[in-house]
Amino acid sequence: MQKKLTIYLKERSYPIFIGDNFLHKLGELIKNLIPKARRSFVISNTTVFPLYGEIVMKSLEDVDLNPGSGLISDGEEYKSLDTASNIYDQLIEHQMDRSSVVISLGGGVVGDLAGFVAATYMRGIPFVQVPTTLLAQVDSSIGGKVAVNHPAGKNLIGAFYQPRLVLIDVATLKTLAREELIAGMAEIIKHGMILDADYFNWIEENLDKILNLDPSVLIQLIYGSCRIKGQVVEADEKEENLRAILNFGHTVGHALEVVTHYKRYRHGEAVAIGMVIATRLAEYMGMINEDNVKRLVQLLDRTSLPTQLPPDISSTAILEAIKQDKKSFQGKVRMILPTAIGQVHITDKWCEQDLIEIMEK
Ligand SMILES: NC(=O)c1ccc[n+]([C@@H]2O[C@H](COP(=O)([O-])OP(=O)(O)OC[C@H]3O[C@@H](n4cnc5c(N)ncnc54)[C@H](O)[C@@H]3O)[C@@H](O)[C@H]2O)c1
Ligand SMILES: O=C(O)C(=O)C[C@@H](O)[C@H](O)[C@H](O)COP(=O)(O)O
Ligand SMILES: [Zn+2]
Repeated sequence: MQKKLTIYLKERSYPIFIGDNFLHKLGELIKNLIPKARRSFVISNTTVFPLYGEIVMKSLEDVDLNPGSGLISDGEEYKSLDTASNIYDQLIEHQMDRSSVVISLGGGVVGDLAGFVAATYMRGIPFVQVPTTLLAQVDSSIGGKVAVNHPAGKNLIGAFYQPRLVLIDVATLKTLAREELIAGMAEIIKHGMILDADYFNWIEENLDKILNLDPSVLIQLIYGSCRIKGQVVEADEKEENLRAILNFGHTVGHALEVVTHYKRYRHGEAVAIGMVIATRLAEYMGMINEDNVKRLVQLLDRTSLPTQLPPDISSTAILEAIKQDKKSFQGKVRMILPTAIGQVHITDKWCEQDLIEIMEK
């Protein structure tokens, strides 16, 4: 089974191909879409390239895309301006020009960084995403948010820059650590929570098959998430308003990543905790009923995702980090609070003391 989805953004529209075992088609798909491309450069990391680099490089060579490659070290701390600067040197060395293509092969860290490099090198050259973690396949490779981190906050330096093509091969998930697969589930559960109760039900019913990597269920799942995220991005590409709902769980989640220096929690794990805290805040404010809160916590529990802040994390440190958030405006931070499964409300009317109490419960 193979599925195709298009993200409609006028001249920035692009296809997403979702299938099983078709990485070797990458070169052909790029050549069809960008016929004038003559050179390419694969950005990957030291874990993913040894697994999938050969097949990707061969498929690019087969269509005369003259591929080069540059590997970054594995870890969120390498999503930085220093790493980007090192990759620019390699692009120049490989004589990449405006008709060349940058290809990201890896998880969200590689994708965000490679997208940032593609967006800024020569003021922007074509970019292709080949996401290899579940999180990247359902969320980070779609929608064009590209960025590097700054010591003061996550993704503080970045751009909106859409890929020209996304190739999602579920076979790559076979080599992914189980903890990483689980972390990806957090963004998927987020998609159900923010916009689609039927999708949330479907995840509840199919969780075992998903975690057992049933390929056709995975393709359905990834298609479902890409459709929800795509819908939001099509309506509000630059996050003027609606797109902020994709940040459900991220206000506390990003702050938690910052205060733990990106070392203790995977992004998805931090988002899982953030979703529970935002939902409990909504419950405290009388916006959502207890049954819905329980359903979210139960699904996260069944997925083995964390649902609580550990006691050694200072809630005031989290609050301080929240104030650095990009959603902060004139001292107020926008929160995404659920009102039911499949429905959220964007508001800056929430009380710091309530949040502190919920974090300390
Ligand atoms: N741009 C967006 O819209 C967006 C959305 C969500 C998350 N993000 C960002 O994405 C990042 C998190 O991404 P992630 O969860 O993919 O983490 P990651 O990129 O760090 O990948 C997780 C781990 O899996 C390894 N890996 C990747 N693919 C593999 C494979 N097929 N087999 C074996 N190992 C593999 C990686 O080397 C890494 O060790 C964060 O920086 C987050 O801020 C961005
Ligand atoms: O695509 C979006 O919009 C998102 O918010 C998706 C999030 O899952 C993702 O983590 C994103 O990078 C967060 O965006 P940021 O603008 O808060 O950095
Ligand atoms: Zn996220």
